[in-house]
Amino acid sequence: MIEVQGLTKRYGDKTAVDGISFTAEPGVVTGFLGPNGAGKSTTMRMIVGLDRPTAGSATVNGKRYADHSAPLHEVGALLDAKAVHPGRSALGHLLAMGATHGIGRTRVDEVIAITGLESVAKKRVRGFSLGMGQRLGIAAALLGDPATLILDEPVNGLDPEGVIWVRTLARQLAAEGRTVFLSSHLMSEMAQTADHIIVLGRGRVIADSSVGEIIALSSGTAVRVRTPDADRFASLIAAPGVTITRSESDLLVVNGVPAPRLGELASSNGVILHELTPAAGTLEDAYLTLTQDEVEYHAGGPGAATPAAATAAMTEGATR
Ligand SMILES: Nc1ncnc2c1ncn2[C@@H]1O[C@H](COP(=O)(O)OP(=O)(O)OP(=O)(O)O)[C@@H](O)[C@H]1O
Repeated sequence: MIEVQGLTKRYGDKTAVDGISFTAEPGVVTGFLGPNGAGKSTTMRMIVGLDRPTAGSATVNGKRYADHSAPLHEVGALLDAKAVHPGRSALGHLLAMGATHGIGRTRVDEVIAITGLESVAKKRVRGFSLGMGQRLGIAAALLGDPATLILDEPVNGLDPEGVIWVRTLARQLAAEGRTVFLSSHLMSEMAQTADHIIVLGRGRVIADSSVGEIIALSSGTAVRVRTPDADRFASLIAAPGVTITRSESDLLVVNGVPAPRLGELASSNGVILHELTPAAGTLEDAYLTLTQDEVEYHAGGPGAATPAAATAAMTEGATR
């Protein structure tokens, strides 16, 4: 279990993490999402004692990381896959790490097998691809058979097979009762891997809910209406607080009027409907909606994170 209370990190004038509190529970995959610069890595670094909090606390299994006498058995972390001496082999790196905790060759061979590194175990890390480096980082995190795993962007650099492998491993580790806390930029990946999601924006927690709740809260109000009478229906329902996006001549995406009310309005005005669907948003839509004001580095132009872009994405997703 990871417990974070009022955690804050300032670098000079810059507040990277701003008084956040959350819990990552055992038996659950907790996803940690946020735009670039939101403070995810800084938070993870503070949890494992690599950065000192300006205020607040972070504990793993009830104690600060530094207070654990055998931390590798409590928490395994992959924070920077490149933080390995390039002249060492994967085997040498894992043996050296294991030696700090009395972990021997048998366990090292096990984690090499779990992560599929057998064929390159004796090669120098210098020649590793990003994906092989990620696998080695995960092997190191698993070495002490810890109850808690912290993985920063674990699928970064992995091919599709590797992505599925990380997803399956994360789910399996949680099913064994471990706490699995992982960050990712890939919303679709999180939707398939995580049970619970914490969204960070500019150093603050902006959502802390199950995947389903996040989608429902952020994007559950849009309704797709397909009608040959789109012009007339749009003018009938236009009102303050109602937004109507029209992406095809006969398709309206309506926010601000529930689907039953739209059906009643169509019926009482003799408008023929070919479709009336409350649009189930995707996690991607929800994330864009949640973080639209929290992005530190905005991409300009079409597709920037705006509510319109989120609605457009939903419309597009639903028509495909
Ligand atoms: N050592 C540092 N000195 C000064 N500012 C820092 C330092 N480390 C991080 N920051 C700043 O703190 C903020 C949070 O950074 P952090 O790396 O934690 O974000 P992140 O959510 O992990 O982003 P990314 O997904 O891009 O890695 C950023 O604005 C970053 O520039």
